[in-house]
Amino acid sequence: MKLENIMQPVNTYLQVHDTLKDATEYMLETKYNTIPIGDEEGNLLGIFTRSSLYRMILSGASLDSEIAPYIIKDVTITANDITMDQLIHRVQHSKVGETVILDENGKIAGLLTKQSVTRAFAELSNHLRQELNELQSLRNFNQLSTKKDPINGSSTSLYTWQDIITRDSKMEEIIQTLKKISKGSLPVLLRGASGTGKELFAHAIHASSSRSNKPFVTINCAAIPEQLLEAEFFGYEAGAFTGAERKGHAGKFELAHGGTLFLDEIGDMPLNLQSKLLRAIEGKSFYRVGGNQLIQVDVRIISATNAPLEKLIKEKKFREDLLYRLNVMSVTIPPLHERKNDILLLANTFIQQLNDELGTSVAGLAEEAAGLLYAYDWPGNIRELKNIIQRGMALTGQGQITMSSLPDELKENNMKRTIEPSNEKKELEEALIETNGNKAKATRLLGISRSTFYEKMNKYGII
Ligand SMILES: Nc1ncnc2c1ncn2[C@@H]1O[C@H](COP(=O)(O)OP(=O)(O)OP(=O)(O)O)[C@@H](O)[C@H]1O
Repeated sequence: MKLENIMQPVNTYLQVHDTLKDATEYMLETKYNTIPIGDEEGNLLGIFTRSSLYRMILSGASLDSEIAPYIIKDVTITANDITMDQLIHRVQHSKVGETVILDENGKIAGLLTKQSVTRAFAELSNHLRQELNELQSLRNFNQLSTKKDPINGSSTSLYTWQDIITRDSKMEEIIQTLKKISKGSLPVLLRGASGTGKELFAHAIHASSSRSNKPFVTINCAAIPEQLLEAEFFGYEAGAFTGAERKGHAGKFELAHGGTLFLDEIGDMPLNLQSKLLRAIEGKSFYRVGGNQLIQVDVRIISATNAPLEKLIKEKKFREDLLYRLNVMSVTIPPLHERKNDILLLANTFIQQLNDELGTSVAGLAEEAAGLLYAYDWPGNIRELKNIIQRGMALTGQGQITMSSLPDELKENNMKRTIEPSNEKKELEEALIETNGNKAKATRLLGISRSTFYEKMNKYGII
């Protein structure tokens, strides 16, 4: 197992003069707990961790304050030739849970997260299980299996439909539709804002398909530099370009053979690669970079984007014929502010799930805190909600999360809160469902006065 296959590649990092705002955006976007800090040439100068972020926020630092004083300079770096035992030890004992990996030139290359190591082990056990199965069938039937899946370097799905928490009717409809088509091999395009759960859906579709015991391989088209993307997709032959491995390398398409290839952030794919991808999908075959042997594959494509593809097509940045290939089945996952009844359900589920991981014993949300979460617009969707709950839990430790453990932007948002007239009826009804019909609680949840609440109930004839 190679380190570069396990680590999460990092192509942006922060610099010492960056601010608390930059760090918050980085963490919300990447989901990592650690930000590498580098100089202009990409040499590692230190790290900035999620707990430093919380410390800055608690000390009342403004969003424009520089992160420099909170950078941890004494960081250990995992060398590229680490053994598996050393790797397990390093990840288990790392205080922040993530380790920076440098490339052979000593520049920041990626992060090793606990999640990526767990994934790699799941993949390894999948591989071993497959080998065992093959040995078993050899013994039973005394005949060689003629087809062997190239699962080295591929992964397996980590989530199923059960992991998707919702009680929103539109979400339930989407899940039912996707469950029906997940069995076959139709391509699926998942659309929706960042953090709405597109990746979770992709995993669940694969896990409930007939390909579930075959690889689930992800490519994030936005995270890989353009010049490396083609080799990442299609692999390369020995000596295809400077620095290429002597033996050549299989690409993600090949690794996903028999299974599913998940193309995340498809809107960021460069045009010339879009044409090659289209050809590979249509012909179910491709050539490695620098290769002349046609490689046949059977791969289901699931893609995801929050980009306005139709607009990109008009601007000639996305191929229309590729969109038709990808969106045979297309769903848009609604943002969290359109499914308000999921907010507290998700928040409480995260609290239960995260207590173990964080070593806390948080019992739930105090009523005013729940009101704040409910009223907020959640531009970062479920990812942002999960981060805020995590932060609130870390600050609370035990008992209920109160307003004081929630970030200021939620409170500021609440002060400005007025209900949009077009949403009024829906919001009233949803708040009543959320509170099991308790009008006093619903009033507090909506953050409006009692008289306004009753006035609006009358207006819409809600009893
Ligand atoms: N319905 C849900 N139930 C439980 N967890 C969820 C749900 N939706 C999203 N999450 C969690 O929220 C986080 C963000 O989800 P995910 O990465 O799937 O979003 P995304 O739409 O793919 O985001 P991006 O477009 O930024 O890649 C993940 O931790 C995921 O597990």
